[in-house]
Amino acid sequence: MRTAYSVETVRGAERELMARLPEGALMQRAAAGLAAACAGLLRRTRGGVYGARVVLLVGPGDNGGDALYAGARLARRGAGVTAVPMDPERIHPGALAALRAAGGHLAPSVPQQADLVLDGLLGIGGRGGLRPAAAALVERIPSGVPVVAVDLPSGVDADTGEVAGSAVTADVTVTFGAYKPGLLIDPGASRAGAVHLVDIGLELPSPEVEALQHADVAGLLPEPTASSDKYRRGVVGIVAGSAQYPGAAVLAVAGALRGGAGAVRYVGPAADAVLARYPETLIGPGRVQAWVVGPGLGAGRAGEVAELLAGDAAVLVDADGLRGLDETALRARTAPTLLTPHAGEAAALLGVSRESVEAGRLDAVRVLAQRYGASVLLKGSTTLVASGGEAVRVNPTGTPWLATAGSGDVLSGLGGSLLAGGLSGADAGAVGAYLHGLAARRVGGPLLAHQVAEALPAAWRDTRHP
Ligand SMILES: NC(=O)C1=CN([C@@H]2O[C@H](COP(=O)(O)OP(=O)(O)OC[C@H]3O[C@@H](n4cnc5c(N)ncnc54)[C@H](OP(=O)(O)O)[C@@H]3O)[C@@H](O)[C@H]2O)[C@@H](O)CC1
Ligand SMILES: Nc1ncnc2c1ncn2[C@@H]1O[C@H](COP(=O)(O)OP(=O)(O)O)[C@@H](O)[C@H]1O
Ligand SMILES: [K+]
Repeated sequence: MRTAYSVETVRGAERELMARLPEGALMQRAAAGLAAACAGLLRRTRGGVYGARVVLLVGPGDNGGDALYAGARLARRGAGVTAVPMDPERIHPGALAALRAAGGHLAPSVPQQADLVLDGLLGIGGRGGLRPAAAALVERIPSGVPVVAVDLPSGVDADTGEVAGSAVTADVTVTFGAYKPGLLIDPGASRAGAVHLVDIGLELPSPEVEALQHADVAGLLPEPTASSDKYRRGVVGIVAGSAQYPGAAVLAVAGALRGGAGAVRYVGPAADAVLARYPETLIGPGRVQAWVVGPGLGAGRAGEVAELLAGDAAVLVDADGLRGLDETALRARTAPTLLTPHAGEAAALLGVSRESVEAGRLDAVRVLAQRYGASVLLKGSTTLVASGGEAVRVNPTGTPWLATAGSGDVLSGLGGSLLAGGLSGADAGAVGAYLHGLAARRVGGPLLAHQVAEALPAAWRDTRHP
């Protein structure tokens, strides 16, 4: 499991550790890790540190201090280091002295000839959009030069991944002590590049955000045992498709057949299309452990959704099923409930714009989970799963090629199948999104939704091989 912590939590752990260490020790640990990562990058890009032209963008706080101390270490190894301050009046004095003593110097503007740029403008102390002095330096970062962000790319909100205005786009982010949520959640995540964690010895409590890895997923997948039969493995029922959208039913069934349930039952007007493609499907109402309701349902079928939600089987609600959800009925449920909106559907549920959901994904998914008393999977460029007061799960797999009609239908069938196999709403959502994203990466792009379903068994097996 990869875990991420809010600024408040990191600061708390930092205070505790600082009280036990000599002054400045933590910053030295951070700078040493940062300098080592930069040296590794310079070895790869130009064969070594000696003679490299390194530019430091230096903010007024400790983030700038880290950059300056790392710059001093690189200067001692023969790099030519130039520091450009955001505000010459506010610059970490000890770190500046260290850089100067190592042979580095200050400059008023960003040199355009460089082998490496360090973004030490803002770290976890950054608030709101970059102020003009910071934005002006970011604009002057020469193109084509590798950028290493110190702790996080300046302009990215550490707690949420939100970006207000401009922000640094890094090739590598060297982060200290713990991952921050903003490094894992878009739009911040796509600004961070490859994230490298430097252990500075922080002792951390439970995380605010976490990302599953192969071993976590393998441990949650419902595998059959010698005593299994098809009913004990769980039956998943699919209520999807309409005369207008029969394909959604086929794709949801395609996902469900690969999610580990012992049987898939289909209820709805697209039975012929489903059977033609998947003769394994049971047709018509019957007992199930989990329902999937919504893909391609069309309008006017809220009654079917309400009926399933009134029952005691687990329910995954997607797409058209999400229209006009009854908050009270959902909160009264005792079996797992998983809602799987994309940003547009989440916006409709929250009564806000799609853009605001996309800009503030973490907040949106938390509010929805709380409001409906359900697990909520918010789809998109970083899929998030929230459930009660638990850590929000951020999905680390996937590809933008998934932005294609029908891929969400496959995910809903898969998630329902995992619910039928006994997973909780949060686990079914997180494991479903993980496998779905892994399968899509296997297919590559451009991909078709049904190919994602077909690649699911291979993705399932991949999780066993780290
Ligand atoms: N935590 C740890 O364990 C460790 C932390 N370490 C390091 O310390 C970093 C945190 O340092 P920090 O607290 O000094 O804050 P930092 O990010 O440098 O920024 C604050 C300054 O920026 C300014 N400013 C704010 N917003 C702005 C904006 N939008 N646009 C422009 N300016 C803005 C703000 O100005 P003010 O609001 O005060 O006017 C203030 O002067 C952390 O990320 C890591 O690198 C490691 O060394 C050791 C272990
Ligand atoms: N930019 C993106 N990057 C990665 N994944 C994406 C992106 N956009 C959409 N997806 C994924 O593609 C799927 C689309 O689902 P959805 O919007 O419900 O489509 P449909 O209703 O056509 O099936 C979801 O799994 C979502 O997370
Ligand atoms: K930074």
